[in-house]
Amino acid sequence: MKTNVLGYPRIGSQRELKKASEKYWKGAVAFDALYETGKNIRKQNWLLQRELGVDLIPSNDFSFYDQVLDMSLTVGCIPDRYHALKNDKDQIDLYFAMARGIQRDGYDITAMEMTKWFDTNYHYIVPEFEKQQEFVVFSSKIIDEYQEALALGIKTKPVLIGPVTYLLIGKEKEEGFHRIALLEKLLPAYMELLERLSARDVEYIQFDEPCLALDLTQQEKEAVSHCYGEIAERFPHIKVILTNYFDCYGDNLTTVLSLPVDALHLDLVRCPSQLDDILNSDQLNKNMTLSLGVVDGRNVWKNDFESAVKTIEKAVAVLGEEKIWIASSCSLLHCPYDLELETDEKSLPAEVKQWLAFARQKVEEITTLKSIATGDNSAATIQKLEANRRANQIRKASRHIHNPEVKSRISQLTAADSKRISGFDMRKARQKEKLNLPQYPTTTIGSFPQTREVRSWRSQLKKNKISKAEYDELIKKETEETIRFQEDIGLDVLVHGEFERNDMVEYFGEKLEGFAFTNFGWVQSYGSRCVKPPIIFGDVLRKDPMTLKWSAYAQSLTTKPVKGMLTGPVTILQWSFVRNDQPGSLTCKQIALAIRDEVNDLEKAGLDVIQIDEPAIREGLPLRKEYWKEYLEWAVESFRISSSGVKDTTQIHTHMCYSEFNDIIASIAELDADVITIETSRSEMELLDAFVEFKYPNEIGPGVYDIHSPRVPTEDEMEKLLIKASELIPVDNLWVNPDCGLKTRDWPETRSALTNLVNTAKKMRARALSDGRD
Ligand SMILES: Nc1nc2c(c(=O)[nH]1)N[C@@H](CNc1ccc(C(=O)N[C@@H](CCC(=O)N[C@@H](CCC(=O)N[C@@H](CCC(=O)O)C(=O)O)C(=O)O)C(=O)O)cc1)CN2
Ligand code: MET
Ligand SMILES: [Zn+2]
Repeated sequence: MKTNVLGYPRIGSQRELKKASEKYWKGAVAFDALYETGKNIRKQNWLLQRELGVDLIPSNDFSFYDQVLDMSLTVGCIPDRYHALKNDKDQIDLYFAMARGIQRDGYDITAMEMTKWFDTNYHYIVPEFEKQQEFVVFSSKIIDEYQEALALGIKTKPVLIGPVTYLLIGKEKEEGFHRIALLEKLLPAYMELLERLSARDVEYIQFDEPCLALDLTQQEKEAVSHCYGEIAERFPHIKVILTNYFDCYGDNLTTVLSLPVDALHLDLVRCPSQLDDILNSDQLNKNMTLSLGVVDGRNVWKNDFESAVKTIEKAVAVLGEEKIWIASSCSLLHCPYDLELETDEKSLPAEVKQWLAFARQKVEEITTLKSIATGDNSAATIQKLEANRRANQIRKASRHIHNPEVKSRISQLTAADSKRISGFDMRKARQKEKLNLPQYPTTTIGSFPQTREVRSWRSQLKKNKISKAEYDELIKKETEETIRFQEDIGLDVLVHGEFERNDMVEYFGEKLEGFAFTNFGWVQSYGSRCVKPPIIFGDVLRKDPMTLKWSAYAQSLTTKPVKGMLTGPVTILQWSFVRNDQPGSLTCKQIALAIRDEVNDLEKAGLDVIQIDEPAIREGLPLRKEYWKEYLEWAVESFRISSSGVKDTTQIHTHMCYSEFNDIIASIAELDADVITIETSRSEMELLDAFVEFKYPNEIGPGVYDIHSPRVPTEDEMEKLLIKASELIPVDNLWVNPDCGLKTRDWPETRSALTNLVNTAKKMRARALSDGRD
């Protein structure tokens, strides 16, 4: 029996990689310094896993930005616009130009697109394919890192994204072909890599094919069979581990069970039922090893040893100990580093802490499970089993998890609670009268620059270097300046700027009962950007208003409407670590009630416009279609519970970004928000198509400026986008706004970009007048 880790976090336990990367991008340090930081993180990760007793330790799970981008460099899939950078000696400026765009040394090249990795809050860089795409081994990262570990005396298991998943998660950049047709050209590059690894005596290679958690076409299934058939034939000595995670193999099971691979990995957290299906299948090849992903890589709860051991024993009974591995359900990338760093009782009470396991603890769980399952009767192992049983029992019986007040409110919910008083047409008329906005009204999505300064105030407050009163004064001043700035440039609906928030989800978690947080529980979201997802351990209750003070303050400064700013229930759920002892749908409704109370309080305080952000609604969509309907029903209902307690005259906005809307447009319409703002500029309004086709009835603000780039968009660029939008959407329904919040931007570019944005709206108004189509 072996222990198997699919991947380890790589940002560094103190976010060393984030800090080093950002210094390198600013030009403050040379690549050597960044390189050393990366090398140290790899070394620490490998040594730790060896020390804890992991048999299959991953390599190439490290990345300076993103593992999908690494794969693009590995197989030389580099869009033409970056070719001038190909001679760069470390390939690092090329790499970061693809990830982030480049605007210096005479270059002005946009970044590649970024999107969500399956149903996670991790974003990857989308591979771009041309019809005549060629692939050659361009980066030797996989080999280098394998060698680097060997030098430390560790023979690792290199991890690669499998060829079929790599193609399927990319995008065709021209018409007239399907990317899966590129497999024949891609395979030789993989073969070349395997050749080089085989020359270095590699024993195991892990191919990640999470596309196997999706509904695949016959052609795609055949591609999988073909690919692993070829690999087995060319490299009979290499032991191939095929991994899938985040859901069942489902009807791809017949395909994978007939593959000539050595080991098959199962995510038994997301899909426990597949083990029986496999063990009972006539197709099961008894030479195939099963890697049982019983330790949850997507959540922070302690494993339940008793139940995991039962699962393991069942598999051992069929295949024997030799053919069973104990594993994490997926890469531990989605978990924080180390629970032992958390020593602050106020954030994470000891009672809750004893229920948790982060990446390091999960690795210990994997090795302990092996000890238990292989009959180790040592005192240490028995004690670990006992401690685990006790912690889980205490959790089940804890009084802090259940709140009768919350449960009773949930039970009293009726259909009327998720319905606005009047239909959209009536509301629109009343809101028009009340708000009196011009055509092409302008607004922003909420946050303004979270500068180093603003963040340092929060950090000083935490360290008691400034008082709460001093902190509040500083935030007040920043808010006031931001209101004045918005007035000066002539925006129509203002925002308070979100300066008081560390993060749009963590902030709400800190204010709600039933949540705990961490101080070092960082998880990578994209590139150097990280989040600290809060932990929902019990029934959710809003004791006091959460945002009222800052919104009301901002509104008191101006006669223009200020938009109250809240994160929606689905997004709070999706971007937190959620309890696993009740369905997500129920937790979501509890959060919805808390947000509803906040919405109602904002209305009472005189805010006529309130935004409830739901950027994660699309990300939460189950990977398999059969579960979509159920999810969409409770997600829509939760949003509506939070938004329906207000008068007709109160305008409810929502916002979504990084989302494809085609599959869920009907549900988006059912949210019945008066206004939705979406990210559309990078795809040049392509995302609007779903709304146009559906004849989306309510108001809509398609983003006209890409906030993920420091580039300032010109008025001409934005005007072109708006003209396009005005040809697709009734002009009376159109808003003008950026793609998303401005928190990652700096002030100088924000000022110029928003000034250009307002000027563009003015031009559009003038144009409408002169066209006479008011
Ligand atoms: N949860 C979540 N998911 C999301 C988004 C989002 O906003 N939130 N946006 C989309 C894109 N993802 C993003 C994720 C993170 C960030 C981001 O900016 N993260 C910040 C951290 C935000 C934060 O928690 N800030 C804290 C802690 C800041 C910090 O680093 N403090 C320093 C000290 C600072 C100083 O003294 O100068 C430290 O702890 O070392 C605060 O402001 O209080 C970062 O990585 O830099 C942006 C986008 C999708 N998913
Ligand atoms: N109101 C939030 C902001 O402006 C919405 C962000 S969506 C990721 O930052
Ligand atoms: Zn957004």
